Amino acid sequence: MKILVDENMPYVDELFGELGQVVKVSGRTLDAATVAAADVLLVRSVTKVNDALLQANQQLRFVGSATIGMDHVDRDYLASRNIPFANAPGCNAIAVGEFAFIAMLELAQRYGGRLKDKRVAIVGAGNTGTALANCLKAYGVEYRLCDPLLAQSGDKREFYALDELLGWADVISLHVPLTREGPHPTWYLFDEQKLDKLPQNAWLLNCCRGEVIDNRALIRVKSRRADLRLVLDVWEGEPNPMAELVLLVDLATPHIAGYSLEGKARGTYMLYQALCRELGITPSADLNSLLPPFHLAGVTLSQNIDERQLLGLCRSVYDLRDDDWVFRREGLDGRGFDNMRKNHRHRREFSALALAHTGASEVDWLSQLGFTGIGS
Ligand SMILES: NC(=O)C1=CN([C@@H]2O[C@H](COP(=O)(O)OP(=O)(O)OC[C@H]3O[C@@H](n4cnc5c(N)ncnc54)[C@H](O)[C@@H]3O)[C@@H](O)[C@H]2O)C=CC1
Ligand SMILES: O=C(O)C(=O)[C@H](O)COP(=O)(O)O
Repeated sequence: MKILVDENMPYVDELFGELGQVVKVSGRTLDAATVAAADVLLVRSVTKVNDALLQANQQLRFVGSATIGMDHVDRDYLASRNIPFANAPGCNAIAVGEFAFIAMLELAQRYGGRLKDKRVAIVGAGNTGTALANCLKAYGVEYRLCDPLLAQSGDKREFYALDELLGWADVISLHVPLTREGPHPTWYLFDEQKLDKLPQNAWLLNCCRGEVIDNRALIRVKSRRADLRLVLDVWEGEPNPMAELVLLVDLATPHIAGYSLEGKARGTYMLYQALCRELGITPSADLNSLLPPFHLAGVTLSQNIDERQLLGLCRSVYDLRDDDWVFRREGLDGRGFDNMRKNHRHRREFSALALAHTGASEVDWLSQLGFTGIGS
């Protein structure tokens, strides 16, 4: 069985090697000729899976995307061909939540004040939005959720309308899928009119899809609103972000908010489980055995920590500033953007760092934030 796999997926040999011949390909340049003889196709977000890509293949048994987002997959077409499909819902949600949380701590450090004193609006309360909410709740930051679909679906959490939150929040973090249809489409959800409603000194973070914000409108609004602070991990026109916008952004990264080693490994593993189900095989590989030990054996806290010290602890797991620095110098063209993503030194999640405490008493919140060892 020929299994075609995006070269940016970790652990594919360990997980799929026993199921068939694993062939690694560039996801961004994958074409119909290359796919023609595949029995299984495993992609990431940079591959458009549609009729043009698959028309020459008549034996495809399974398509998987090791991502949460599915806007790059024509699922109606796959259904019309009776080709089973699986994505990896929630695989890198914790990574995205921690990325947004760290970015907020960085902005607070950079501009004074404390994240703890901010009011955060989370737009999209699914896996990634909830992961951020969990971080904010652990640290005691006030937040409110906007998710009209969940609000209508019987989710018992409290939800607010977006316009209401734009009059309440200091920070707005976007965690929605990119949709163009349905009752609440998210394509250009933040157009110029919405951007103009952002409160004074607001922080706007986008870790979901670039087109949820009209990037040209954002350039215009930011150019007249120096008070706004921006964190963008996703961009219109990827892998070619608007260089003019990057210059206006406080923290800029090349679509790597979900790039924890745990998150990418979970994505591959979830497709392995889905393919095993499709083939009627019992999965034999174990995900945790694939992950290497964290480079830090552990950290001992001798006293309770303040926000500056919390940021230092988070930076020991992932220093977002590194990716921002490299991105501004190497990531602004298509090749640089993709190279940064392909060669990204996988960061870990908070759970990789074990904390011990001697003098610290208020430590449970660090455990709730995701660090291990403390109080657990
Ligand atoms: N930057 C990165 O590396 C990553 C980006 N993503 C992106 O983030 C998106 C969200 O991921 P998850 O939270 O895991 O998806 P999810 O499907 O678990 O949650 C998305 C939530 O957005 C809500 N929603 C949809 N339209 C909305 C609207 N107009 N207003 C408010 N809420 C709305 C849905 O009801 C749902 O609860 C993904 O679809 C993907 O595009 C996901 C992982 C990594
Ligand atoms: O899971 C998603 O959705 C994402 O946005 C991933 O972070 C995309 O990563 P790649 O598939 O582009 O490597």
